[in-house]
Amino acid sequence: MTNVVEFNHVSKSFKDFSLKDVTFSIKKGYITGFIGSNGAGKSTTIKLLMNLLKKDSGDITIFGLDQNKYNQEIKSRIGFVYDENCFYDTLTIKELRKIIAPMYPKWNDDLFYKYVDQFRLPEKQQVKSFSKGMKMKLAIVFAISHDPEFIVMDEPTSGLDPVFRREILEILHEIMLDEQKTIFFSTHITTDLDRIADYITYIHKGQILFSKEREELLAEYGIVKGKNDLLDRDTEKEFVSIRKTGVGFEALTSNVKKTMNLFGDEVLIEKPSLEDIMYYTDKGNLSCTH
Ligand SMILES: Nc1ncnc2c1ncn2[C@@H]1O[C@H](COP(=O)(O)OP(=O)(O)OP(=O)(O)O)[C@@H](O)[C@H]1O
Repeated sequence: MTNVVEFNHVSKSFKDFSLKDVTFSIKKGYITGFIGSNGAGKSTTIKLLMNLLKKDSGDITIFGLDQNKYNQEIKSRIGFVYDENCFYDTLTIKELRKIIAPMYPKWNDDLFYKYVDQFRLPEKQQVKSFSKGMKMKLAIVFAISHDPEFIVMDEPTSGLDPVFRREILEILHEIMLDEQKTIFFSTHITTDLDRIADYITYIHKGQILFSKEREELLAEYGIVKGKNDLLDRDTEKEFVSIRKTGVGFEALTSNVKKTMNLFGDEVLIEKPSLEDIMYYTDKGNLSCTH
């Protein structure tokens, strides 16, 4: 399987935060969701990927090309949407198109007007009158109308209502019908990922905890419920983290098979949601594994 992106031992330090030895890849032809709590390092990773920020060490290759040597070529093959997208908002869509389209050799007007239509965006209205959701749709339309092979988005669905979010996910799904395309996007809305993500990359305090196929992840992890007297110093180590209540405990295991062997019928094991995995992993203090 080809990788569109490879991060190899990438580090970046700010005064109060570091991305540490970040190693992961993004598979061609799939949607990868990038999750992690506030301040975990998602935007920083995306800025490094887009070469908007200089790494301290490590390598990043995109389309198999060195990020610095082939910066221009790489950028022309990526559609990028980020949360601070700013347009000259006194302009209309038509006027913006006149400025943006010539920047891309592979600009596709048919595609552009198809998406403008599909998202029901008014062409003759100043962008400053658009709602937040309409502005995000417009950013996506501009990012995908030069037919990029790889689409990178920093929280494209944040702050949008379920109807807007669903429409955006549908467009992403439609784009993925072309098996040569790849999408990487960060989000806090794990239910969006339940809908469309093939792979999940999880960052926690500047470290990648895992980058895995979603199905594989959901098969390996489990929510375990049992009586508190099953817990002692040794058995507690088996869990990512544990929540104890008056009636028993609920915990996350990252190895369902091992937990079943250990506790047998004494516990109940349920399928976790991505949100469960995020919640318990953030709560616990897992060491870094790739
Ligand atoms: N230019 C910078 N200078 C100093 N610190 C920075 C800079 N950019 C980011 N940081 C810090 O790095 C940490 C990670 O920020 P980042 O924006 O990557 O997190 P995030 O996972 O995208 O968070 P959120 O989900 O809240 O958007 C934060 O503590 C932030 O304050």
